[in-house]
Amino acid sequence: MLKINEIFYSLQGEGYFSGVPAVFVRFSGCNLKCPFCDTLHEEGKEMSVEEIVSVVCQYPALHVVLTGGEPSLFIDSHLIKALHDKQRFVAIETNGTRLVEEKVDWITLSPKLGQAQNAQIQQNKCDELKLVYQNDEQIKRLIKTLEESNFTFPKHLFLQPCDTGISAKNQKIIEDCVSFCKSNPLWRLSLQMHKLIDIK
Ligand SMILES: C[S@@+](CC[C@H](N)C(=O)[O-])C[C@H]1O[C@@H](n2cnc3c(N)ncnc32)[C@H](O)[C@@H]1O
Ligand SMILES: Nc1nc2[nH]cc(C(=O)O)c2c(=O)[nH]1
Ligand code: SF4
Ligand SMILES: [Mg+2]
Repeated sequence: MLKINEIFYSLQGEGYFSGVPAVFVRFSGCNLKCPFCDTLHEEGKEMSVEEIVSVVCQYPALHVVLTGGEPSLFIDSHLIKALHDKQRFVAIETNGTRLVEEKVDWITLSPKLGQAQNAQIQQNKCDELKLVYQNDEQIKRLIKTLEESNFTFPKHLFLQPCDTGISAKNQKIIEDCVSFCKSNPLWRLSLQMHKLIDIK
């Protein structure tokens, strides 16, 4: 059984697949406590793989996003195979502290700084890197940490302004993030589109 916080149908609001209709499977629980985390994920109900797949298949989209919480702590090959058997494209949003060994179709990696010794980044490759931008100093440190490890940078590099919930502060973060992208053009902006248009 897997502890699931919610399963919902929306558009992918972030990163490479922004705008693509997708079914989100949100796992409950995480090994990090990012101060800026925008998700309440602690509550959940136990569901079998068959139940999860049955809810996912109520929606017409083939794109599925496993998120959380931290899905890499909980996924298993049975779930991935069951989704593949239904022709689903399986993407995962992960903080990278546990290696994703299952054969998923797309890994979105969003590592965080200042992780505890037992929560270091294990995932050293991915399809897209999506870093939460707080300020220049933080983002440069995060990128440097990745450069100094045996991390392979993917083709798709996104900076996502940290949503603080305070509009004036967000505006400054967005402006700084835009400046960073203009100075470092390998990076592009990922706005959390779903928040801008007030959908889930
Ligand atoms: C809620 S997390 C769940 C998946 C995984 N635990 C992770 O952090 O990648 C989903 C995405 O939202 C991003 N995120 C979380 N809080 C955010 C915030 N306040 N502003 C912008 N992005 C945020 C994360 O970095 C991650 O890319
Ligand atoms: N629309 C929408 N797109 C998303 N992309 C990643 C999300 C997440 O919370 O992992 C998310 C989310 O919560 N909603
Ligand atoms: S790793 Fe992801 S889910 Fe966990 S606290 Fe950080 S942003 Fe939230
Ligand atoms: Mg979200």
